[in-house]
Amino acid sequence: DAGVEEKAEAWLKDYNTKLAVRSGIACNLNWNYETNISNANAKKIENNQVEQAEWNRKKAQEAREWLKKKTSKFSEDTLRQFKLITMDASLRDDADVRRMSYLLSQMESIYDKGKVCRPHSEASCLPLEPDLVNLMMTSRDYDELLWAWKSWRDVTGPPIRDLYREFVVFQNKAAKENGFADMGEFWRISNFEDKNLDKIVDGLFDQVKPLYQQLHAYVRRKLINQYGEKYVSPTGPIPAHLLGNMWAQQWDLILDLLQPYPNVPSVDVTSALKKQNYTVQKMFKTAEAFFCSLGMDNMTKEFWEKSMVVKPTDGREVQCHASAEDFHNASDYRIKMCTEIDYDNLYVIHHEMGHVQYYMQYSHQPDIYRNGANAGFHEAVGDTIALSVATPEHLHKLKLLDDIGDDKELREKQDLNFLMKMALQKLAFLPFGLLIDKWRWDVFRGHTNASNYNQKWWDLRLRYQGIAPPVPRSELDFDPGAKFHVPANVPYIRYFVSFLIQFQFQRALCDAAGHTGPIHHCDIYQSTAAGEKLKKMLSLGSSRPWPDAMEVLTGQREIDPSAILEYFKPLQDFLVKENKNEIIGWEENSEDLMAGL
Ligand SMILES: O=C(CCC(O)(O)[C@H](Cc1ccccc1)NC(=O)c1ccccc1)N[C@@H](Cc1c[nH]c2ccccc12)C(=O)O
Ligand SMILES: [Zn+2]
Repeated sequence: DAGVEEKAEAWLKDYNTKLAVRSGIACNLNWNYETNISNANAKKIENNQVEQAEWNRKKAQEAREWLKKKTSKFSEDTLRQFKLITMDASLRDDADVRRMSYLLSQMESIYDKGKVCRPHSEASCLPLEPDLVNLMMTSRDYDELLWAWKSWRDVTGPPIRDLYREFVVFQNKAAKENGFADMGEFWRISNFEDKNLDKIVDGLFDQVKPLYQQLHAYVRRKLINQYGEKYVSPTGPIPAHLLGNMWAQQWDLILDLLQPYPNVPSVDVTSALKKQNYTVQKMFKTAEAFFCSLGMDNMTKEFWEKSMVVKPTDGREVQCHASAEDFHNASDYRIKMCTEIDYDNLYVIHHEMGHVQYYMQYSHQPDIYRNGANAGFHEAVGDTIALSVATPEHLHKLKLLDDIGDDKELREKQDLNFLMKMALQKLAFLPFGLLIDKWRWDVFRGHTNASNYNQKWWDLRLRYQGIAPPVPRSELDFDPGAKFHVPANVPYIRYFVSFLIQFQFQRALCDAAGHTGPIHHCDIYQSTAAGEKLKKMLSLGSSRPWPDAMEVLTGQREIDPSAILEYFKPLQDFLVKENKNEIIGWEENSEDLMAGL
């Protein structure tokens, strides 16, 4: 009948207006909980979720009815909006909504409040941030590292384990009530519009695995030099607690043990930040200045007024794990993080501000489209900019690194030290970024269950990362619970995708900026041409399938690991030479990997 398209468009206009208001309400309630963890604030979220679930289900049903009409009359855009609205996995029964909400807030609260007390002195109980993070980064004492590693898992694992088991039941019930096979399938469809993402990521990892194994062999040798073969086997996996990070997800924080040329002056940025009396505010302003140099937006007045950028000292319990929030009103954007003055935090600030830049670029879109082209895109924005910031050239511009001089041999050595640092953050992360959701997808499928949560976790940690627990583990432990994204129920494959596509993005932006030469030396600072290209892609939000957005920025339509491999090519040659007498890889069949090393 005449006007069906107009009626559909009117329905969508009303839907998006209401969705923006509702998203803002939910974001405010989440913000209040994350910045003041209490049962009362959790209850407010729970009550809102009951009402929101009913509205989501009603709207998804109406969208399905619109799609049943003569869809030939509808524009591509109208069809896409209806399709996205039907991608909902809300629980039907209020009691289920309440129980699942309660389980999630309990798990988050255990993690966010987690503290580790030194034996016999309850006075000195250490939270994860900043205390345990700093200990894992700075201690070179095998047993002290082991104490922190095991204690954090004791504090978070067993208490979260049974909550998580029940939580998964509700997650799958929500997915199945809405026609999805399980929650893992729903995650792959809603975050990437591709339920076969699991096969795609396996193929991508296979392309970077040889380079990862070279890095692993090199690092293992360096750790043998530091701790001895008594603790680190030259043919086996690396003990999980020696890599400078609580989850061994990034290894750049022990660069001093690992860099190829330790005697070459490569001033460490953290001490430069401290020597120059950088404040948290100045770190944020430095990041903002980079985005503005590309022609991107300043942070808003409300951003500076309402963000939480330092851990409160008034006794409030907060979620320190960094996040960036969009209040869906085109002016209120906030970052929440417990900032410390060091290089890794400067990097995280760029990561979080990248989220805010995306929020601002797509704020004109209808609310249903205010998301990343896929979830990996959202994680890649800030990291891509940080690839320029991290270059010695840019750090020198910021006066955080001394001039790198003209001595050709010296430059070559400093270049390898720089590439090693980047590899220890980016390459080391890839298997970790892959395995968390491989574990969770199997949990949602029922292939992994409460009887083997930890066994399957350490199988994956051994198989993909070549990491093993330093002490025996059992099914009374729940080591996945020690990583924020599991108790917080935040999908993780987005970071694996991000760590590949950010190099694709950087290659395209460097080309737009007219950079010639190796892309690991590219700094797009002040290139408005690069900025224009990036903004053009970001402003799409999720209004187009992600291959279209990828094409707008890079000219390609798929995830292409050749960019990261090209970036690290000089290091790969170095590693192959360095490793000529090493066993590449690690024993897969260590009799019982749960037995610890
Ligand atoms: O978790 C984060 C950063 C936090 C976040 O910005 O990704 C945050 C996570 C979060 C999601 C939901 C609720 C609370 C926190 N995500 C966002 O703020 C966000 C913003 C817009 C859209 C989607 C998510 N990074 C990951 C992976 C990672 C990124 N860069 C790294 C560098 C080195 C090592 C790890 C990482 C990690 O720490 O394991
Ligand atoms: Zn992020």
